[in-house]
Amino acid sequence: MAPFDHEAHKKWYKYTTSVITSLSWDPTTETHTPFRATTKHVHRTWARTHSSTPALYIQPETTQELELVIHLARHNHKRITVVGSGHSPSTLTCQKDWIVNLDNYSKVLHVDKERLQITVQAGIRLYQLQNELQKLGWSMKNIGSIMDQSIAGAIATGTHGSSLDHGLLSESVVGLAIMLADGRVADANQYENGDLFEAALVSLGSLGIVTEVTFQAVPAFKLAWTQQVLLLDKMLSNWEKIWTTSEYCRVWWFPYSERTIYWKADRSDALELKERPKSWYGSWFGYHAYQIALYFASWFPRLTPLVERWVFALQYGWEEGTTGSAVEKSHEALAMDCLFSQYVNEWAIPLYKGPEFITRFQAWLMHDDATARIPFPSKGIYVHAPIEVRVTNTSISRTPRPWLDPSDPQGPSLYINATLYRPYYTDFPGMVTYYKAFEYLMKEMGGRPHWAKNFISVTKEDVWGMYPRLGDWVALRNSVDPEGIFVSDWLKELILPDEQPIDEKEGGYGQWTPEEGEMDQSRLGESMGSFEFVSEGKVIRTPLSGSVESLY
Ligand SMILES: Cc1cc2nc3c(=O)[nH]c(=O)nc-3n(C[C@H](O)[C@H](O)[C@H](O)COP(=O)(O)OP(=O)(O)OC[C@H]3O[C@@H](n4cnc5c(N)ncnc54)[C@H](O)[C@@H]3O)c2cc1C
Ligand SMILES: O=C1O[C@H](CO)C(O)=C1O
Repeated sequence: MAPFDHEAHKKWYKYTTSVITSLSWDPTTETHTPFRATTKHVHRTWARTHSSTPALYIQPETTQELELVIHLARHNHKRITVVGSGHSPSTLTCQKDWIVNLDNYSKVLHVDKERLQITVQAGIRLYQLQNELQKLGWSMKNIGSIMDQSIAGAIATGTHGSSLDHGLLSESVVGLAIMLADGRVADANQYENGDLFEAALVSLGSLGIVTEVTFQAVPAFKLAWTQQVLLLDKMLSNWEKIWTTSEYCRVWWFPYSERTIYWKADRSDALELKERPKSWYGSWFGYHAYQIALYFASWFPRLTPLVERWVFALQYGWEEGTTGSAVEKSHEALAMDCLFSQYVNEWAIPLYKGPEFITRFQAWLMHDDATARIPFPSKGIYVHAPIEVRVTNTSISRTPRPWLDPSDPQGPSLYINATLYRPYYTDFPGMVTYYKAFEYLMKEMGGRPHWAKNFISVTKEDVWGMYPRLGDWVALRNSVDPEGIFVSDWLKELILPDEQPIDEKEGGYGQWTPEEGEMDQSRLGESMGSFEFVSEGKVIRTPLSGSVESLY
């Protein structure tokens, strides 16, 4: 084996990360495969709702590097969680072993101009993907509220937008490449490894590392949108019309103002672009004024309805009618300002159940427990922020349906998202009761929670009752990852059967004793007891199990 050349390796380091020494030697190319890891990373969700300090944070840049990560994890008994942009506000991406991030694995690999399809490395963020599509005169047909997510992360949790003409974002995914726990890359699409494809469309990060995504684009289009102040009662009495008038539509429900904002958009390529009106809380002053007001309200919750009505009037005006319009490129029109750190608890129910849900939950928020019929007293509970009301329709999907798709397979779905801001990262009082009441009613209506979000009273038993194909999904997951490399605590707590034999051992997921011939010596080198890598000028030794130690 060639001696380790520190100087040469330093050249590989980006973000002062590192390269593994002996285990990375690749005799076919006679080079070391870089292992870009650091021991100092603190992983935080975008909203700073959860954090974890992984033993290693790894940012591979090539497929070989990814393969090395998986081999090393397997031989070191480490679990892997891949994180995209960390926009899931739950503990879904938290991991004490190894966190892998694909921000530097985000290239465009192939463009099929005839089919309008693009194949990209899976770490690409949606805004980067959109930039690439724009160069080709293409676009994504649907997005959610933001474009910061990685494509793989958005797919993995069932991210959706708001349109009855479209399903989840993953509806546009034509094919995936997934690196499985043995380092093998499997192609999965409608025709090849179909089961893996349907399972991986909502993978929750636990089937393997999605490395490539082939995405169906559409020709770029403009959207003309309007938004109007609509009384809550009127919104409910026009329920069907609200969701069927325009291709894209969404409602923000402001309980204390007893008003909603009804936003709708249609394609309008013939129109000139027209800028959106200024938003009050989009200004520096409005942003901070709202946040400070919410901060005070977190100390004196009774002030919340007042704050909410004040902000509503400044942001939208109080009178019914149109309060803004614009003509924008599709992705600019659909994206919105999500303001502050927040908890979000979002569920899907059949669309026709929406009016009953909204009527009863509005009553609960107004402290009318008799109408609400929710067994959690609402006394003293004041919440804020819009409750987002959106739609999707996966029942007419032209592409395979993800096995863990939370929306209704029988007809159109309504997504209701109870957002609770955290002014200056402070938790708002009453959240637990608010969310318990919300989830009680959601369960009564046959709802299923959005996988990425902050649901709090859902048990494993509930989840198994919600998904008829969960057994198939778990069986497939276990068959492609029998050692549980991609099993996170989140998955164990919420999904995996208690009796599943995942060996818990300090410092590793199982006790491993190398057997004769088990290790590929030519690939993994001679260092069986530990491996070393350089980080920020220090040589670090990571034992096969146990914590990372600094040598010098
Ligand atoms: C401000 C804001 C707005 C949002 N708006 C919407 C919205 O409009 N609609 C909606 O439905 N949701 C919305 N979300 C939720 C968001 O779309 C999801 O949480 C999404 O999963 C985040 O993508 P990410 O890249 O940050 O993934 P992460 O949160 O980092 O990860 C999510 C999951 O993907 C897995 N994963 C990531 N990359 C890979 C990979 N390469 N291979 C395998 N698994 C992988 C992770 O392990 C994890 O299980 C919003 C969230 C925020 C904070
Ligand atoms: O999770 C989400 O956050 C925003 C609301 O602020 C949104 O639309 C989600 O979905």
